[in-house]
Amino acid sequence: MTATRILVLNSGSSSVKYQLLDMRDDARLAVGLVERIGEETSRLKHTPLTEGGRAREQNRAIADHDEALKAVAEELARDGLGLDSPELAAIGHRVVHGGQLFTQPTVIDGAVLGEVERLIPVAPLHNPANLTGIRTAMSLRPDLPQVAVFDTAFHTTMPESAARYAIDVATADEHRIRRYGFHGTSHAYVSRRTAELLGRRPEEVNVIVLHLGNGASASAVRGGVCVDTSMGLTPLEGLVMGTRSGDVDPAVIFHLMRVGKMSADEIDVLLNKKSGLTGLCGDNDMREIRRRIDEGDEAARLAFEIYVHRLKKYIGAYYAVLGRVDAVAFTAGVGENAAPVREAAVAGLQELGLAVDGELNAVRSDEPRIVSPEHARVAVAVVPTDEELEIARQTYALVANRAGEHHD
Ligand SMILES: Nc1ncnc2c1ncn2[C@@H]1O[C@H](COP(=O)(O)OP(=O)(O)O)[C@@H](O)[C@H]1O
Ligand SMILES: CC(=O)OP(=O)(O)O
Ligand SMILES: [Mg+2]
Repeated sequence: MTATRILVLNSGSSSVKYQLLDMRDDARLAVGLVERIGEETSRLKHTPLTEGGRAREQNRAIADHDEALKAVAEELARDGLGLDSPELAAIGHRVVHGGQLFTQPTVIDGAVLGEVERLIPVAPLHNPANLTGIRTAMSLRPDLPQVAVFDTAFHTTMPESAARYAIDVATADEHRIRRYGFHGTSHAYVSRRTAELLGRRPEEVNVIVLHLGNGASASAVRGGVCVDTSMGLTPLEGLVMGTRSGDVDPAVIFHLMRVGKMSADEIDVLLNKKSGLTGLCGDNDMREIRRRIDEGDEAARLAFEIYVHRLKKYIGAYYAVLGRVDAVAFTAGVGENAAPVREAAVAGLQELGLAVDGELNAVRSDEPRIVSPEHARVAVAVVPTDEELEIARQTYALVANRAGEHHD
């Protein structure tokens, strides 16, 4: 029997999302989520998609990512989809920070683990969780290839003019300070999918991708190649996010240290966890913010306006970087679902050929779709992202290739 299944693990700071896929037809066999890891109120939701399968939930304290992954393995086993299955070809892991070294999906060995560990200071919310996921998966199936698919990989094509900060070169090089960019798997998938939606080849199309989830980032993609992106050394720069500030004057940090007497760690927590939409109005969920705006809540309205203003600035910036734009693609939780965000982000940009059609924009759907008026110069598109499918494809391509080489 040839092994054709891939388990994908996307370990976030306090959650694990996972999918088991059969790569013969990209069919999902099971999907699930463990959230609020480390809290008393953790929740595991597991949904087998095989015939007769029923969704199951566990509500109990799950202390860490190791315990979470073991619980996931048990749930999969209950459906006859356990990690011991000979049909499992590999496990694909989302790894958020891969530095400059990793431009491709990579089979994980000791050296790869060492490098991902070395990068923890520049991805403190993400890389430790990714590492625990990998180590636990390795302990459960030591014989199986474990593949890392890096958020940073798609952005390694950026020119130096976009990737370098204008700070002293020797200092920057010593500390490897540069723009790395994140959410690359999503930016790659969505830019390609947008070209398909336009009925054109990725090489012919320039796209601005707006990935608006809890973390949020924009990218400028020219002919399938990333030329700029809004996240930087860490996933803190750029757009306003759920709990992250995005761009601030760097002097805010010295000011808080000197005048506010805050420590570096306190400021780190402030900008990463207590800022963004949460910092502005107390809620990080765009649904809740829209509800509060409808009730006349002033703080929620201002938070929304700050969020959209930043977004619009990046659309303008990347329009200028690309020179010609064929599509602006909205994706991830907010981008796919929040019609008011899409409408407000392109409001007043008719001169740039950008507008949404009110009726098309209001439609709810899981399908990729164009929401700009017919004959608009630039297509405004909603393109649901699928990081898990993309990770599974890259993982499977790599192990299938290796298997081929070993047999020759
Ligand atoms: N129906 C909706 N309307 C508006 N916003 C939504 C809706 N559904 C989800 N969101 C937003 O999407 C966010 C989650 O996005 P997602 O891409 O799943 O994030 P992540 O993968 O970073 O956890 C939520 O915090 C919420 O703000
Ligand atoms: C890199 C990043 O911000 O990821 P997420 O949106 O999953 O937090
Ligand atoms: Mg996400």
